[in-house]
Amino acid sequence: MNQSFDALIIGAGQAGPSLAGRLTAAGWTVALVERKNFGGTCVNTGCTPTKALIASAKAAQTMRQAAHYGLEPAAAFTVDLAKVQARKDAIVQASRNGLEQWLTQMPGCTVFRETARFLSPTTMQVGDDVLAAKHIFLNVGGRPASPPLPGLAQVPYFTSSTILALSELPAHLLIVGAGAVGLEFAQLFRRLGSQVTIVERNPRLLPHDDADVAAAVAETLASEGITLRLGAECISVSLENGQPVVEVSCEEDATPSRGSHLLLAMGRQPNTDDLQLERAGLHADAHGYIPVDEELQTATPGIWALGDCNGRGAFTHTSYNDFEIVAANLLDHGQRRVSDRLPVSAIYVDPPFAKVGLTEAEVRAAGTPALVGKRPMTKVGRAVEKGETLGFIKVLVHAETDQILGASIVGVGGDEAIHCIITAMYAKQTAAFMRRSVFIHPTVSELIPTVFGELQPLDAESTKY
Ligand SMILES: Cc1cc2nc3c(=O)[nH]c(=O)nc-3n(C[C@H](O)[C@H](O)[C@H](O)COP(=O)(O)OP(=O)(O)OC[C@H]3O[C@@H](n4cnc5c(N)ncnc54)[C@H](O)[C@@H]3O)c2cc1C
Ligand SMILES: NC(=O)c1ccc[n+]([C@@H]2O[C@H](COP(=O)([O-])OP(=O)(O)OC[C@H]3O[C@@H](n4cnc5c(N)ncnc54)[C@H](O)[C@@H]3O)[C@@H](O)[C@H]2O)c1
Repeated sequence: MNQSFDALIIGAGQAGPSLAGRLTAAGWTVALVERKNFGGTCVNTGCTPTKALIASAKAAQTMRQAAHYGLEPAAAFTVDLAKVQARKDAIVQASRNGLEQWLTQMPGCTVFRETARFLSPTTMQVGDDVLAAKHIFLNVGGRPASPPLPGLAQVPYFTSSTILALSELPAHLLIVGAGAVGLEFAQLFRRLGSQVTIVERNPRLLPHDDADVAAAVAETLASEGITLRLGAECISVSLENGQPVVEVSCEEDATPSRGSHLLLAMGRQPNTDDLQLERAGLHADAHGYIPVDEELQTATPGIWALGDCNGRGAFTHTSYNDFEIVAANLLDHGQRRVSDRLPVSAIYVDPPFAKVGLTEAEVRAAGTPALVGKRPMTKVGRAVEKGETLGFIKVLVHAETDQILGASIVGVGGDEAIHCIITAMYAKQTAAFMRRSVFIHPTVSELIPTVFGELQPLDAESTKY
């Protein structure tokens, strides 16, 4: 059947549903097309399930550390992965169902549970229907990349999506890739009781972040018994007695890593390959991303790309912000742009690593005259009281303007505490402003004004402690 709408939204990830809400509230007719699960990656196979599992893993770790807090454990505990997964599934399902209910009952919104493909710049094939609209919004997200690792065709492996259905704990989980996915799954499975080995081709963790951050994260993982094999060259996989083996070097004598299960965590690829983009006059870049301008419009007028598929962000908050930009510019006469947003992110290892703005390495490389303040978590009262003193707070400030350039927090509560610095940076505030702020005692955040009061010139030695 041929049907016309004011707008087609493809994908119910982190931008599409909210955009449907805004457009329909403004009186537009909207067709929202989702082929899989409402909520996309974040709700179903990304943020929500992993953070639910990480919470179980944290509870296991706390039980393990009972004696450290003066508690005598009543008995040895066991981990029932099926129950851990069931808890996670219930959280995911509640979120997905809530979203589905909202969308299917949204006045002015017609939901199609199909795959959409372009027929022309203004029409798409959606199942048996042809849908037409002057405005098309692509929010198609991505999926785990399947890189051409030698031997992979012969070896069963998990991705960040399929491992979420595992009901028995791996005896020894081998993980290839030490990005956010690899690190978060490594620690959570270790804490649930698996042996874990991470194989990564980079010579150190988190190559886009500062060396002190990478060292702190590596120290945490190593202290929990996770084996890190960094700088692995010529990674290949094979099966030995039905069990996966990861070879880490072209050299014959390099010891391979043997395990019981294999998780590939080597990045994601955008879901743009089956959209028939060329029929809409569009071409993905070499990585599969749809190029967009600062307002997220593609090269074809009337077509926008939001979220992970445009390559301008790789997070839920960037996808949601894409929705805000498009909605503001279309409906509120706004002039919002992608470059208005600050780079912010967190990796949910425990303690977490959160950051905003520039890293120390980026500030150094730019030659910006800068000051740095750094305080180890051993000097943060709340961290000491909690018995979680790994990591540090680090802030960077322009030496001449006093503007805040960036911050990294590795440490307990860092994923929350960073937000006072994020807000100050959006308000274009200074280190002096931060120093005059009075925060609540006892918190991790309360030390942030102190760190802004301990600034030193950024020289070769200044961030050592
Ligand atoms: C394990 C893991 C953990 C993560 N943790 C975090 C985190 O803690 N914090 C964070 O900010 N980010 C996290 N992320 C990243 C985050 O999940 C993504 O950045 C975010 O979900 C991207 O949202 P999106 O709206 O761009 O697309 P998606 O959420 O991927 O949604 C796209 C939707 O489009 C649908 N679709 C695709 N093609 C078509 C088509 N042709 N027709 C119809 N429907 C289609 C898909 O089925 C999907 O539902 C994590 C990712 C992973 C994998
Ligand atoms: N907390 C969060 O916000 C969070 C959590 C999980 C995932 N994510 C997002 O999901 C996306 C995917 O995460 P990811 O960790 O899979 O990807 P990633 O790109 O962050 O990391 C992939 C890792 O695999 C390694 N790698 C890639 N190809 C390789 C090869 N051929 N041989 C050896 N090593 C190789 C890379 O060096 C890199 O360290 C990212 O955009 C990430 O931001 C975010």
